[in-house]
This record gives sequence, C-alpha cells and structure tokens, in this order.
Amino acid sequence: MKAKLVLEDGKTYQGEFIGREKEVLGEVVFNTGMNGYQELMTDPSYTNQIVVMTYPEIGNYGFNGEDVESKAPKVQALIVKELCTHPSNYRSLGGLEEYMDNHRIAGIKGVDTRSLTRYIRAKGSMRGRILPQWDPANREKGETENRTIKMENPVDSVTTKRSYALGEASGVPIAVMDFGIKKGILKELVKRGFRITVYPARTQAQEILSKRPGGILLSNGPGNPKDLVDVIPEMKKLIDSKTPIMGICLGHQLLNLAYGGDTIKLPFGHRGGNHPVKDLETGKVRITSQNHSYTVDAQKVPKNMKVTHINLNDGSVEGLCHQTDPVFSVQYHPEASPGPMDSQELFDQFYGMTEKSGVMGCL
Ligand SMILES: NC(=O)CC[C@H](N)C(=O)O
Repeated sequence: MKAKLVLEDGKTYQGEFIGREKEVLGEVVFNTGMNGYQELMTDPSYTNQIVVMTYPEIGNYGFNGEDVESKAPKVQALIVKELCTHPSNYRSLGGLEEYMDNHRIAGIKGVDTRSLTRYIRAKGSMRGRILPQWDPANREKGETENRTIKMENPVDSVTTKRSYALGEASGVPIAVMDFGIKKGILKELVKRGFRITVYPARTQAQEILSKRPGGILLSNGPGNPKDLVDVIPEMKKLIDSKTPIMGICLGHQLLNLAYGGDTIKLPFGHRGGNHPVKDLETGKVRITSQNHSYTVDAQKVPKNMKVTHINLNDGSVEGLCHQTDPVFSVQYHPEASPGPMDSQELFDQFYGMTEKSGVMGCL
C-alpha cells in the first residue's frame, strides 16, 4: 500500500507502507547509524519520534528479541530507503517488518532518505504525519492538523510503574532514576556488582535518600528536560545530599537544570553510533553513541561546573563535572547499545565515586 510522509511545513515524501498500515504522528528525526535498528526502535528516548534511517538498507540481520533496550518498540514509526526482505543472521527470529507488524508499528520504505535527511538538516527536525496516500480526507487533515498538535511529555509513559531491585545483594547499593532507561545502562551497572534499586521518575528525593544509596544514576529519557518541572527540584535535593551522582543524556540535562543552567534545542539533534566527542582533559577523541534533541547551553554553564567533553561536529557540550560535588554527567551513551564501546569506563568512574568518599565529579 502506498504511504506518504507529510511534514508540518507541507513537504511530502512518498513510499510504501511497512509494518502496520496506520496513520501516525511524530517528530521526524534522523539516525546516522549503519546498524542498531533493534536497539534504537526499543530505546524509550525515541518515544513520539518518527525515525529516518540514513543508512540505505535496513533489516539485514532481522530481529532477535535480545538486542532490545526495552520490552517493546518505542518509536512512532520507521522510515527507510530499502527494507531487507531476506534477513540472515544466526540469532534472527524473523524479519524487521514482521516485528513491526506484531507490535503495531508503522513505517515507510522506498523514501528518498538522503533528500529527507538533508531537508531536516536544513530546516530543523519537525513534526510529520504518515498517511495512506490515496485518501484525500486524510491528506487534508495531515497537512493542516500537524501545525496545532502538541506532543505530551512522554517520560510518564515509559518510566517504571513500581520500584524494583537488580544486581548483587552484597554490592554497593545505588539508586537509579528511571526516566525511560535503556537496558544497556542497567546491564553495565549490574556488571560492576552494584545492588540496584530502580525508581519511577516521579519518586520523591526523600524516599530515595532514606535508603542511603551509595550512588545515584539519572537515566536517559524522552522529551524536553524543561517539561519535567516537578522533577528538577527533587534532583536538587539529591545533589544537596552529596551522594555521588552520574547523569546520562536526559539525566545530564536535568542535573544541569537543577544546578541553575539552561538547555536549548539543537537544530536536528544527534542520533547514531558515530558521533565524535573530545575529552577536554586528555585531548582524546572517542566515537560515541548518541540520541538527543536538546543540549546544555554552553553560555550558561552553572557555577562550579566544568565542561569536560565537546562534540566535534558542532562544538556542543557533551559532558559536565562538578568542582566540589561528587557529580558528573554525559550527553552521549557510554553503555553503547548500539555503538562503539569507547566510553564504558565512565561506569568505572561512577563505581570509584561510590567506593571512596570525597571523590569529586571533576577528577
Ligand atoms: N537519550 C536521551 O536521554 C534524550 C534526552 C532528551 N530527550 C533529548 O532529546 O535531548
């Protein structure tokens, strides 16, 4: 069945439906990874987003149900140039399209994704609607309604409903704030032997601190960090307790806001497993996995915070540390799922902070 993508400014791209044939609305963003479609489709930070894959053929290794970041896909839809219909991999349980259909995820294939990506890069990420092509009523709706639709803050739809425990009973106890956490982060924490309690996003700081955790990890998550107005004061309380804190992506942005900094929206975000980041302390460049629309405003870095990492494509802030508190955070994904494992030692840095007291965020 023919399908089309109508962007909020009216620009239209044609293709063919894949997965579930249905009308879908979302923010259209692009991902530059050559692989990793299983992980990104199930990454809760992609909630409400229609993801365009810039790599021209997607689906080659099918779907295996293991390389997922949460139980079910979170993307609104997937747009590809070519969909591989004969996947081949020893772990594959079936094709990507079958997986999308089973989970009622829509998509379009046959789209000129190079042109679409260049368009978004020039105009900025924007909302779009996927529609069956022939339906004139829908077409009109798509072109007019897009402008007025407000997308709700999605953290509440992806955070855990109840707190739960993970890891070694004898390990250092840590609290994990789940704003839409990827399994890959939990896996890295479990590997290091922590005793982990994962909390829903809206848990009060007092409840967390009453358990006396040896460290706190603030997870990734979808949406605009500034929309989490009730959460930011709780982050302040966590900071004031002087418990060692590591922030990843949304967690990094929330820490920055809690300290009085600001966040801004990037024109088209960073998504993919190939983003170069420079460590300003050592001069080393690492290739990182990224997925974000917002970034710390470099002009308003909070007092006593230092920028530790920058993105080499656009110079934006990729990491922060605190000079007097045991707090550090990164905008990119050190758990690297999917992506290069260059930055996994950041979890060791966090472990070190929970083991010894008096270690500051800035080393
Ligand atoms: N992966 C993330 O945590 C993303 C953070 C935030 N939602 C952003 O887009 O910037």
